[in-house]
Amino acid sequence: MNQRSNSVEIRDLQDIVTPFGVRLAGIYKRSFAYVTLKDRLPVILTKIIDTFSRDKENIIEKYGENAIEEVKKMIGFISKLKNEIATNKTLKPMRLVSNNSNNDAEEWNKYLIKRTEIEGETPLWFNTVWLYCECYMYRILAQELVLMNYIKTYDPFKQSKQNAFTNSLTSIEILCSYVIDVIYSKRNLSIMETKEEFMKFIKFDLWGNQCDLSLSAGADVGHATHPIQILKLLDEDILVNNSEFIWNLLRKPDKNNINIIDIILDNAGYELFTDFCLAAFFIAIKFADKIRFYPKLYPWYISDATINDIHWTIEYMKNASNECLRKFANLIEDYLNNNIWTIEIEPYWTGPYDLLGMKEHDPKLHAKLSEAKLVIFKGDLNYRKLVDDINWEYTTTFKKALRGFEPTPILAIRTVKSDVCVGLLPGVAEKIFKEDEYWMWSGKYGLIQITTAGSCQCPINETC
Ligand SMILES: O=P(O)(O)OC[C@@]1(O)O[C@H](CO)[C@@H](O)[C@@H]1O
Ligand SMILES: [Mn+2]
Repeated sequence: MNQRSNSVEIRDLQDIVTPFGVRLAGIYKRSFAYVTLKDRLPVILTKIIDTFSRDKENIIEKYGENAIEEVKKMIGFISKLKNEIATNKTLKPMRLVSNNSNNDAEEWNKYLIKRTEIEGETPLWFNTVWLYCECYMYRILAQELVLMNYIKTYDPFKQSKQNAFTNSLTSIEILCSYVIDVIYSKRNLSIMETKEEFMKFIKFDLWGNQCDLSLSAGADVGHATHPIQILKLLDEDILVNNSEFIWNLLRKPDKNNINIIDIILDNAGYELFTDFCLAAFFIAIKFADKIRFYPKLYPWYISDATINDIHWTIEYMKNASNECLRKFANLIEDYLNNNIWTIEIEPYWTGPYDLLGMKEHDPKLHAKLSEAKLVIFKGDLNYRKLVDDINWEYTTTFKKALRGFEPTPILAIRTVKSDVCVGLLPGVAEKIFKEDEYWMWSGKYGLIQITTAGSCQCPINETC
């Protein structure tokens, strides 16, 4: 059944329906998927074109005169992509890298064929699964860049990510002096004081996720509030807080094995700084012997951290005027030099599959995550991949929504920025909808959700 509306031909496809529920897609015009495809992605693509145009001189300076032709090609490609999305055209296969490098474009093209079989026609931007096509947009952009000769390493989001850090400097300096004080605390913290700090560091990390350039559609972001004073005020916006379960899981380190915590990163900028704080705290209180950070392989969703963003952040801190930042940077470098912290490059996070597919499509990574005591997935996009972007009943347990993906206990630390949310007490979502129809798109509310909490659905403001 075809409905013509807003010049986008919407076809009702049944493949979006899964045995568990309906997956988010642009055909649902009241969904964030529709708003994103119709309004937000075109704005983001326009901003990328503007970046290339504005950055032309710097690009020529860095990559040479010949780079200008490639800038023009990229602008042409992005303009065409923008039009294809706006007019609901089919997704096009990616161009392949000539030497069979470990570039996963072929994997993406195979998946496009699989989706074509499932949907009975080549996927259309508004009709196919939102999770798939939104990731597709960032991946096909990265592929076009990778195929260039001169500007293949150019990151169109670099400046925005660096601004997201420098715009947050006041909050970062406040938080940094707090962290240094706790980590080098002259006071020997009692077990209860340590637990109290533990709960705080998890919350610092949660609210760091509100700083998100994709949500702002590329408009500059920064963390402007006092990170410590604001914490208590925000407690009522935490819809699930399983911190008690996380504390119980981590406070008994395994004496016979190395205690690893994996952090699947989200955004660079202020959020990455709060990840550093949480990770340093875990080491300081001996909840972990090793932290493995997983950045994205390509520039992703504007904000998402690449390895270059990690190195830039540490370098910035090392040269900062603020003594605490310098001290923290030295501690971080020490962790990295001694392999207490490692940076793990894994293509899976920018691949076509959701997390349930990992065991089949990347068994090595699945086995690697199984080594960890805990895997922390940061942010909304990772949450969507964990629950497969299915419009679950809000009271579905987190464990059930993972449908069997659990190489080890999984912790999601996420502010709610899309139409999927599980593990809530009955009535919570409905109550908030009455106050704010768009609460799921704002990033105002947060979840600290672990699979070891089983079916526990913690009331707001309390930890289970
Ligand atoms: O993963 P993050 O950075 O927390 O959020 C990513 C995001 O901003 O992009 C998508 C919409 O464009 C949504 O998943 C979410 O709103
Ligand atoms: Mn992100």
